[in-house]
Amino acid sequence: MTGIGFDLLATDGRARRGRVTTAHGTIETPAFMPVGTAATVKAMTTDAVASTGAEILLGNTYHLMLRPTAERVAQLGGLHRFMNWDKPILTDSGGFQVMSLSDLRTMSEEGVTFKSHLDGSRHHLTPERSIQIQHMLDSNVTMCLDECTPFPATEAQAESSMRLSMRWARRSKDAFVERPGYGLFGIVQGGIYPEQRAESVAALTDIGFDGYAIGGLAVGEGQETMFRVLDFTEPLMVKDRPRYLMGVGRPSDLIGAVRRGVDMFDCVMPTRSGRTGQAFVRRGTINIRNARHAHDERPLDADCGCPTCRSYGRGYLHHLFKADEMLGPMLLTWHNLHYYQDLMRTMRQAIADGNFEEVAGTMEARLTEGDV
Ligand SMILES: CC1(C)O[C@H]2[C@@H](O1)[C@@]1(COC(C)(C)O1)O[C@@H]2CNc1nc2cc3nc(N)[nH]c(=O)c3cc2[nH]1
Repeated sequence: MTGIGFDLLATDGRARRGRVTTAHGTIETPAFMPVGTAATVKAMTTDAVASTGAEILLGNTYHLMLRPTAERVAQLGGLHRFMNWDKPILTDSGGFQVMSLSDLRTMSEEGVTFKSHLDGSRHHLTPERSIQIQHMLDSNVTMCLDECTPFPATEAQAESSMRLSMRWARRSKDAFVERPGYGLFGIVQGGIYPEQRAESVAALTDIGFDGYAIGGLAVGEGQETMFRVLDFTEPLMVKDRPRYLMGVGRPSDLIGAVRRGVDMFDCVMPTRSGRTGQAFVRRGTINIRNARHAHDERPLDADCGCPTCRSYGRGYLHHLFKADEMLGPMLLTWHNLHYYQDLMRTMRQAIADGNFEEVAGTMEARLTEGDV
């Protein structure tokens, strides 16, 4: 097997059930990737993450190149050994994080120069350097260095930004070291413009990648616009390679994007909002800090089999957050990640059974019921 393997196992409408094969194991798709930005899924051990059913994690070039540096991670055995995760890892290439986290950055044809948000030190990231860093991290899925086109952007701005990303995609591919079980994904850009998105898909397909991400979304455009961009972009993408929608999303985003042919997702929502006391449940969301939960002995979600819901009531979780106890964020993160994996498991099964629309429609309706 050269690169990353992908088998399309079933389809139901545009929804796809597949399997990605890497040197560190397989990933059942549609799949959700917990975000492990600085070599940790915050508040979770890797055993706990694995217990939720997650089969692949996301790491970030930007954060790890700043601290502890890619050289240090490589010296300590690579990211799998370093963080004690022996399943697949996908790493983002750094461009998006530079634009969203660092200041004093300058873009050029060569790459991006920026100051670290940690200590103000200056750094330079090129397609070649980003690919090299991801290789040093021993990432199974490397992402091309791209520019995530800001939202909103005019069509001319989106075209210019996309074409820079396509030139960087070529340079990323030229710098990538092919290894069995390791792959490189291209990232489609083009803003909200059909012609720009089509040109980007064609350019990346012509270069040839192990998988294709859809970038430039989940940047504040809203769900309706995101789905519209998927509706005219996804049909242009090859069917025999994974599609990865970056930075998405809430449960309703995931259901709508699986319906539109997306295979892989990552998002900070279940972990980040878990730490602030927001739980995702089948009927919507719960803010556990709300006083109405103080005396409630019910679990977060009666239909959830996670360790949190099996053993703890809302009143206790409410107490933990009011007391600022670290167990609070740990238990809500664990629940949220378990719930997200349950959602993906349910969708995988529905596609295989050929009743995706019925199952998805029921889940979407329940999400709007609101918690009682
Ligand atoms: C900055 C931070 C932590 O990343 C999250 C989250 O905040 C936040 C901020 O507001 C919401 C929308 C709720 O999500 O946006 C991020 C999730 N959206 C997203 N992640 C992406 C990553 C990407 N990586 C690359 N290489 N290229 C892309 O085009 C790209 C697009 C992306 N869109």
